[in-house]
This record gives sequence, structure tokens and C-alpha cells, in this order.
Amino acid sequence: MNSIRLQNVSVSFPIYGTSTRSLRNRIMASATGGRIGSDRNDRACVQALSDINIDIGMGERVALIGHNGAGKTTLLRVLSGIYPPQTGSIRVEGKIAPLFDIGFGMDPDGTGYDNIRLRSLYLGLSREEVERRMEDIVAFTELGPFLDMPIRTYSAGMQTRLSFAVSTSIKPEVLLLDEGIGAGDAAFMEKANQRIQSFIGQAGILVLASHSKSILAPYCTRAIRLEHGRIVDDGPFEEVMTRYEG
Ligand SMILES: Nc1ncnc2c1ncn2[C@@H]1O[C@H](COP(=O)(O)OP(=O)(O)OP(=O)(O)O)[C@@H](O)[C@H]1O
Repeated sequence: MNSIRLQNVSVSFPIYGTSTRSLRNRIMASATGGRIGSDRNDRACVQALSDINIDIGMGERVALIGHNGAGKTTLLRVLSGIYPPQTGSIRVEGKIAPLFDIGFGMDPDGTGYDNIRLRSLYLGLSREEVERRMEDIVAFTELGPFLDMPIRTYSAGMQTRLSFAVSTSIKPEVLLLDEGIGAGDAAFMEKANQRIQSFIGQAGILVLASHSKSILAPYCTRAIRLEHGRIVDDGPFEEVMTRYEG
């Protein structure tokens, strides 16, 4: 059984070189971004997530919605373990498949093959599982001889191919997705979209962040709406979307 529980989770980022007051004055009227505050040392900071409480159970398909800078990506990063929460607690039951920030944890000086192994281990595969999946991953990338070269020499789209192939080679239990996966060419994006759809079908839990109702609607049954780092609505997908659009 897969589940996610966040209790009183907050994340803030310090902003160096700016006084709280001048930043506050400039940002007062802003409709985007997190809440501006100050930390214990009176340094300016952006409160990207404030006091987040969420319970997600097995089988749930959750949309994360909200304005630019509302905190959606930060929340996905907390769920995937990239950012530890500064306060509160997080418990995730199940293997996490993050399909965003997919270049995270790659070594630019390593070859394609090195990075397939590195990222697979980061995703929780054993060495034997990595070798068993290697042939499929290599075929999916279509990178051929480039896999022997350091990935710093790859184009953005080639890097997307590599990291996407690895990230979708595991059986997803808790699937975390941000809209748009990067710079693939048309042929790759079609292949990638097909794979994402079967991936979503297999996942125990889906959390999908997007601004687009047409991306979310086919998959999501529940929606959580963030505003300046706080949850302001949570419920059945259509109801939350109607209130958001209204
Ligand atoms: N690494 C960081 N350093 C400083 N501030 C950050 C950092 N990451 C995010 N923030 C701030 O946290 C707030 C939330 O950002 P986040 O990327 O989570 O928003 P979002 O809802 O995903 O936005 P968008 O829809 O525009 O992608 C914003 O005000 C942003 O400026």
C-alpha cells in the first residue's frame, strides 16, 4: 500500500543581499511567488511552503494547481526528498519515481552509461536490476555511440532522453510529475508521452503539477490548490477547478 503524509511542513529560502523592508515594499503588490518574510536573524526569505498538511492514499490521482510561484515545484521536491522540510514531518510509503528535475543527480563528466547506473542507483534499483534493465534503457535513448561520451557534451534534448529513459525504467509506486519534461524532439516526445501514460496507469499514487486543465483532467480525481505557499483548497478535481477558474 502506498501513501503520503505531510504534517505542518514549511520550506523557506533565504535571500541574501536584500533587506527585508525594501524587498517587502517592492513585492507587496505581487500576485506571484511565495510569501516574503524574515528568518530568526532578520534576513529576508521567501516562504515557499507554509504549514502544509496533506494525506494521500493508495490509488489517488492528485493535481497540484496554483499561480506562478505558488509552491508546486517546491512541494514536489519535498515529496521526492530533494529538499528536506525545515519544520514538520513527511512520510512516504512506496518507491518514489520523480519525473521532474530529471537531470538531478547526474554527473556531467561521466559517460551516458555511467549516468544510467548512477541515476538508477539513486532511484533505488540494485546493481543487478540496473544491469538487467540496461539493454531496454539504452534502446529507449536511441543515443547509440554517444553513450560512451561524457554527458556534458550532450545537447539538452539528448540529456532529456537519457534521464527520462532511466526514470521510467522502474515500476512507479509514487509518481511525481511536473508538466513538460524538457527538450525532446517531436519523435521522442511522442514516444515519451506514450510511456508516461502507461507509467501513470501503473502508479499506486500520482501527483501531477500543471497550469493546464487539459493536461490534468484525463488523470486527476482530486486537486490541491496552493496560493503563496499555503493550501487554500483541496477536494474533488472538478469542484476545485471550478472554484479556481471562477
Ligand atoms: N532555490 C530557490 N531559491 C530561492 N527561492 C526559491 C527557490 N525555489 C523556489 N523559490 C521561491 O519559492 C516560491 C515557490 O516557487 P515554486 O517553484 O515552488 O513555484 P511553482 O508553483 O512551481 O511556480 P511555477 O508555476 O511558476 O512553476 C517562489 O516565490 C520562488 O521564487
